[in-house]
Amino acid sequence: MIRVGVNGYGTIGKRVADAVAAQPDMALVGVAKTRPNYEAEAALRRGYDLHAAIAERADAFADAGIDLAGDLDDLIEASDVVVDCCPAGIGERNRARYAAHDTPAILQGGEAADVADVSFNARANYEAVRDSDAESARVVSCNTTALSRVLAPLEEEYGVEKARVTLIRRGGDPAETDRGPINDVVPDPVSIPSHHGPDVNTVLPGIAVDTLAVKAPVTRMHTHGLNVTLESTPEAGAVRDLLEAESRVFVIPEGAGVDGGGALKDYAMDAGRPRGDLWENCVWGESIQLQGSDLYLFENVHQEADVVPENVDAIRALATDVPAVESVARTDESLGVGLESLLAEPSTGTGLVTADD
Ligand SMILES: NC(=O)C1=CN([C@@H]2O[C@H](COP(=O)(O)OP(=O)(O)OC[C@H]3O[C@@H](n4cnc5c(N)ncnc54)[C@H](O)[C@@H]3O)[C@@H](O)[C@H]2O)C=CC1
Ligand SMILES: O=C(OP(=O)(O)O)[C@H](O)COP(=O)(O)O
Repeated sequence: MIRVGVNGYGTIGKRVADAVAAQPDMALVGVAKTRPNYEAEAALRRGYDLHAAIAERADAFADAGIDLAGDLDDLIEASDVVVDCCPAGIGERNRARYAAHDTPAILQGGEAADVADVSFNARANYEAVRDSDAESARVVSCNTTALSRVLAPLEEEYGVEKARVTLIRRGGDPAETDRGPINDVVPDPVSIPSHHGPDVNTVLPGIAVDTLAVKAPVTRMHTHGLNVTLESTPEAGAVRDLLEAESRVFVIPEGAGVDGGGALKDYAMDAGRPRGDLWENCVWGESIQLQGSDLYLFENVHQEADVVPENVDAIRALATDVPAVESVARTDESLGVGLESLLAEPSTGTGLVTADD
């Protein structure tokens, strides 16, 4: 059993904790939180041990009637791997603390690439990370994760001459009431490239990719428009088959009547997904088109969820000799990632309703 601690229990941390707890070869030691809010209560209801992320604030938990299992150092010491899910920038500050305990650490994509020994995406470089001496790994950001999942198979199958991607980024997560924009679409950053292209190259070094990004007043999902010049000229159907064979890419069926992120999230909830999470890239099937060797497609990315299976695989890559294919299959099966669960008859409700119904 790999003993795993999670430091930072927000959007990503709570999902990573649940995913770790679902693995047959992992045990969740506990989670570290800064304050005793509703998320702390939810962690306790799930049976997770709580640790004070900031020792001086331990009294606040006692005042709220919450028993702590220890502080952050206790959590790090008891863990074989710590997953840092703190806000961007805090992971960098925590790095020395994990090293002081000799505990390998996973950090998140809000950190700069040099925060960790290596960057990680299961589809792009699992085995390179596993076979390295890395003591820390950064799971690349949600948008970068999604791009890597599509570009890696395209590169392997056809060769990528050049990818050009426009990212329409969600303004904030649904619970982030202080984020925006509220009534605009804002280049973010206004200069090119956005961090995503260079970040793809931290896990797929050979790929030529330019990215530009805007922020939009939505909270549910990001949207990508991809234009990839391939080194050969496949049929659109072959590209679709290639993407459908990827367990972490969901090609949305034409008949589903899914026209955007709102419907996609509704779809996920109808499918019985926890928190309505979509761990997969969601590619519109009819958007996959070829003009000569230029491939076009639209996809949506659930920013709260797509990095979660990647964090689980990153733990195995740092702590075990398990091959990539086995880790990904184990993660996917334990979480229910993939088409089977998205098209399954849900335990309640009437199943997939097509546009023709
Ligand atoms: N939310 C998203 O869409 C995605 C976020 N990421 C990255 O994941 C990381 C975490 O992001 P989120 O989960 O969205 O942030 P979040 O703000 O939802 O959660 C962070 C949690 O850490 C807690 N925290 C703050 N300071 C702390 C400290 N010193 N020690 C322990 N906990 C502390 C916060 O109270 C909060 O509960 C960031 O690097 C972010 O860029 C990556 C992919 C997607
Ligand atoms: O990893 C993410 O986005 P990114 O891939 O655009 O950096 C998450 O959506 C966090 O983005 P944020 O920095 O806008 O909170």
